[in-house]
Amino acid sequence: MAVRVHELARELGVASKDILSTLKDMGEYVKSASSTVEAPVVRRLKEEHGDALREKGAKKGAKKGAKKAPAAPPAAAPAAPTGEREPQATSESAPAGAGAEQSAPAAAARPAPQPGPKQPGPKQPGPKQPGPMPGPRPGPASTAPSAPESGPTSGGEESSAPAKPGPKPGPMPGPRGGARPGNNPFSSRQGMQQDRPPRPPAAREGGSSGAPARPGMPRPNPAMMPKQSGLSQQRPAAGRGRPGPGGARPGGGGRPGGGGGFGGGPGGGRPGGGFGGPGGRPGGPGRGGRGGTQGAFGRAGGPPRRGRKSKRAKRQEFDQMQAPAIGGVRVRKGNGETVRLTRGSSLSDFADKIGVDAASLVQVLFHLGEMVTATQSVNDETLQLLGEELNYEVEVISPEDEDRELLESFSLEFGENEGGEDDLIARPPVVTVMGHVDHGKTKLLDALRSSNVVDKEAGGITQTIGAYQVATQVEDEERRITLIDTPGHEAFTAMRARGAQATDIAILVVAADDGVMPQTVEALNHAKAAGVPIVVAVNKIDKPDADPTKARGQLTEYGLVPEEYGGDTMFVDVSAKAGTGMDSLLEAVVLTADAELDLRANPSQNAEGLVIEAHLDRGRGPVATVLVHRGTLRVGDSVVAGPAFGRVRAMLDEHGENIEEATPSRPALVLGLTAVPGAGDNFMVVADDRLARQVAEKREARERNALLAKRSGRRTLEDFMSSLEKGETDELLLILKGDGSGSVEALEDSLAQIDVGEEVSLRVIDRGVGAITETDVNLAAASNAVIIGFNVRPQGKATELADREGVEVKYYSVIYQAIDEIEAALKGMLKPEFEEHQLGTAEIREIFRSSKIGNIAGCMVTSGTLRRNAKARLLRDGSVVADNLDLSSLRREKDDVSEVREGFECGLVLRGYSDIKIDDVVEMFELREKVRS
Ligand SMILES: Nc1nc2c(ncn2[C@@H]2O[C@H](COP(=O)(O)OP(=O)(O)OP(=O)(O)O)[C@@H](O)[C@H]2O)c(=O)[nH]1
Repeated sequence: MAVRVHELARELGVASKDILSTLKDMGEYVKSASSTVEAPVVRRLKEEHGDALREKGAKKGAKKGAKKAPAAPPAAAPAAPTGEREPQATSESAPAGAGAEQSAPAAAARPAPQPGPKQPGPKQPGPKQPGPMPGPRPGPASTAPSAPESGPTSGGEESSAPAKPGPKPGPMPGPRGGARPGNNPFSSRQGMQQDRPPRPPAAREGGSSGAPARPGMPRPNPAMMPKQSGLSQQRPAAGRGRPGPGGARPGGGGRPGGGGGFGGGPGGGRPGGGFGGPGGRPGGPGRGGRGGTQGAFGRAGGPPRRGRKSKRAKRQEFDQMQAPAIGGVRVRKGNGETVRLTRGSSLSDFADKIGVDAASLVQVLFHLGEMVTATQSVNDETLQLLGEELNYEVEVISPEDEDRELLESFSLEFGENEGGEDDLIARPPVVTVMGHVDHGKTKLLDALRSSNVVDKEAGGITQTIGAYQVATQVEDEERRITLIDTPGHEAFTAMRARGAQATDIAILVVAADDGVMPQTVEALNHAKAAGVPIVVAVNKIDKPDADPTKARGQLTEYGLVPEEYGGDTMFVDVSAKAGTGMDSLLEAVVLTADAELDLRANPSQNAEGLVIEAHLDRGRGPVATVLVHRGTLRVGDSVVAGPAFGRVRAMLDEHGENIEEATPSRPALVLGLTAVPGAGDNFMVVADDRLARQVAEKREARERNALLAKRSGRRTLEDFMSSLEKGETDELLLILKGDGSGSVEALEDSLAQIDVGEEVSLRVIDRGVGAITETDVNLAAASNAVIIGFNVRPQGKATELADREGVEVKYYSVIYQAIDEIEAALKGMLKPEFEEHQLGTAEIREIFRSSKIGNIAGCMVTSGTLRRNAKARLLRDGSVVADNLDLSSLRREKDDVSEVREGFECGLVLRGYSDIKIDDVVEMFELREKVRS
């Protein structure tokens, strides 16, 4: 059975570090005192180094004892010395319980150095621990008063002393014996513990009193203990101890008690204290120490453990005491209070609002049949459901509502036409082209642009501003249509996600040769979800294998029934390549708009609308393409667009010409903003620049707060530390910079969809439009993030700074490439998984003994290849006798070689392992990293 290093150390009477270094010398890789050591290794260690270690332990003990001897009497020396071992003591102490006492005698009898035998004792006692204190010791109750006091005080003070006795076998038994007979069981017990520097006794006592360990612990602890073990062990001890200490405390409070204790059980007490040090450290001293310490600080006797809890933890504990259980989870219910949550909130956000632990909400939801993580955004229904279950009225506030409230605070309104019916005039429909990849969306937009007669006369469309208008004749009337120049449903969806709907009608492109494909369906669903009517463009009808009928049939299955089949969806056959069918398509759009939508707006009010694209232009500063929804935008207007504001300095249309005003559905490139707004942000004209600034500042503050809340809410420092400790999570932080807000959003959206499991995650800590600046690099350096530049370059000295700071900046111009690489990087962050790969085996035919380099195995390679740098294991009669060995030498004849192949003889030496026999088999293997799929 495997044992832990510290157990082994205790058994051999040495410090864990001695065991660790011996194991290291033996070529075993063991990390810490709490690591386990396999049985064969233990056997080997004992066989090969057991005596030496015991001797060492004995010497050390003696030295310590000698050193401490003088200090012992003063009793003041306290915890310090003990500290070292306390960790172990505590851990072991827990189990020790009653066993300690039993073992004590035995221990005493034996020479101190070999506490080993007792180990078993402590472990077995474990179960008894709880009992031992109150139960076994009849005396406790009565003795308690005095005992505790003496215990604590003396313990604390004497803790150092104990160490001395410990090492010296002689004294221990002797005094102890005397002590025991002493007075009451309690004191005798102490005596034992003290005798027994070895943990067992102490442990037990510690266990019973628990407190003792604590006192000592807190101080010495931090520095010397392996946190975890220390803490965890302490706690249990403390818990148990409580009952005892409680009683003791009173006494403890009376420090004098301690004195009394001393006096009372001079011999016993003292020694006890002394033990406390060594053996006592585990239990005895701890306890005593604790009591003493508390007394010293005048703390009433609350369980020490409490002190470690944060207020929040205590509060939660209290709350949960009165919390009803839902599916076994205790969560405090509300009284029908209203909880306002922003759309897309996580359980963590909800938990913060109602002051409970997010993890319990996760569990409640789990019992309600939904599995989500604490930080994942959940939909409105889930938030409502959870609210109902916990008796809260959940009010989900959409970002639009939030913004509306913000505007209301300035007496502004967005989204409504002013005036009555008479003030409204028809406006052109705004159209987005969607469809499966390669079905011709871009080509179609090009074709529509160039087929437009009106624009041709005006010199054609020369600028890509994100949208353009075309005109067509419908029933002898010129009708205009606004086309959003970003094909695909990603941009459309990204905008919708921000609560913005720029599109009135969707043109769904389906290639006649390909028919309905996955993204056709996706696009169709997005449009339907947004309540946007669809016109189907059956494209590529010029192709020989085009089958427009098939596309119609397929789409019918998705609820798009062609008019000619009695449905209400218009299908138009087109060839974007040949430019045919464009007019029909535009006509179909106009007719659909007329039939299904009421597209009217008041042109005479202050303009408002949406930003559909924005970027930072070198010469012109922030430029934003806006789509006017209602009102008329004019040069000189004060506008606020998302968190940006300014005064319209100039406006350009898609022909690159200056325009003075933009009417409803008119896209216009606006210059004069102070910052780059985001795609999907709304814009509106306000009375003056000051108001514009105020609104923008409020929005910016709100966004910042939301971001901060998200950042901090997602993960507490504690969570972070603990997951780091466990090596559980890794996060790739990114800063995205792009040439336009649309591309940055599209990139961020796509990145959000990368999923390589829970082990690693990705977080965009900042995003923006424009060149990569020194500020970006500084932020990346401070947060250890990687900068992704999409169609942008560094500005000024950003590259130099990045080099200097070691910040990685990656440039991309193709979105998929960026995503692929980032995904690969994330996969790279996953901890490598290794699998064993067998290299070869060899039989030991002869053994040459060398005093210098150990036993050399003369081998014959019977299969595969032996490699000098690979790992080896030794098999005897089919069983592994030693594993994970290294070769310290591999030779053919007299030459050192790096490998030897099957059928050849060789000589090898296993590092740190000489127990080889003829006919043993050496098997060599290497660990190879598994490729993740
Ligand atoms: N024969 C023929 N080829 C076309 C037609 N329309 C587009 N194509 C071709 O189809 C290919 C894809 O066209 P795109 O316009 O890039 O398609 P897309 O849907 O925008 O593709 P993504 O931007 O990758 O989603 C190009 O090679 C076009 O030349 C058409 O009407 N007839």
